[in-house]
Amino acid sequence: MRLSKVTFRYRRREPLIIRSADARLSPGDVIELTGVNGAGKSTLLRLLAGLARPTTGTISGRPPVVGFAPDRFPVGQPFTVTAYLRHMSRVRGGARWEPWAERLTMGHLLTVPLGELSKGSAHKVGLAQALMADPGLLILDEPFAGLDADTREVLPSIAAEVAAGGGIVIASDHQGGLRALPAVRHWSVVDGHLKEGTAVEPTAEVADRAPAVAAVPQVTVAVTLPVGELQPFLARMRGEGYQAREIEETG
Ligand SMILES: Nc1ncnc2c1ncn2[C@@H]1O[C@H](COP(=O)(O)OP(=O)(O)OP(=O)(O)O)[C@@H](O)[C@H]1O
Repeated sequence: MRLSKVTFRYRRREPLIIRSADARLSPGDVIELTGVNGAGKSTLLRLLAGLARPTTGTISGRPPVVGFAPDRFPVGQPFTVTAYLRHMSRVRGGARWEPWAERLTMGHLLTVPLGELSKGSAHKVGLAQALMADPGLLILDEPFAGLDADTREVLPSIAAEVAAGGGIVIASDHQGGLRALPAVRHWSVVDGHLKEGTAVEPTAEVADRAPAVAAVPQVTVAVTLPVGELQPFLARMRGEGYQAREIEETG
């Protein structure tokens, strides 16, 4: 996927919000997007998702299936959570939402009308609808905001799995929630310009949670599993902060 000389303004004669964005995204990329409030992160994510069109410039090579979890999930719809997810499943050609509801610990929310959800719970519904279609491009706008601890912990593994399956993941995030993942790219929007920085060091909080970097004795274990499960397994382990690599293929 490629962004070439992308600019964007909301209305004619208003200033450009995105003044220049050039970038390439490859399958398996995980990108953390930062910038001060109002810098244009959500705007850039909506452009990437195809929900807004560049004023000038082009975005090409977008994967056919896009999952977009907005920062504010629109709750003003007359559905319960289950009815909404079933509806989205039909729109997505019968995608399975139930495993995501379980993984995001949404069991207690299923009969609740969307309009009565708390902010964090509504956010989970937004994540479930973004994930259910097995997206080739997963876009998460402030995904950690308002989430409970269990879901915060599981989200990096989910992002790593999508990337290991060849998807692109991009998340605006001030909290460094994805920084424990290997090879996270870091983008920022500064004065309307998209800049790419080098990999960011894990924050102290993330480093504390990563067992592999703790100054304690380490142990290496062997795990044998079907070849086809290797990449998701490695991604899950790395997502949880462990060092994990393939040693040999047998049989
Ligand atoms: N629908 C809109 N119409 C006009 N201007 C808008 C619209 N949405 C956002 N803007 C403006 O575009 C600029 C960038 O907003 P955007 O929401 O993309 O920033 P952000 O970096 O995501 O901010 P935050 O960190 O606060 O979420 C802001 O000046 C905002 O006021």
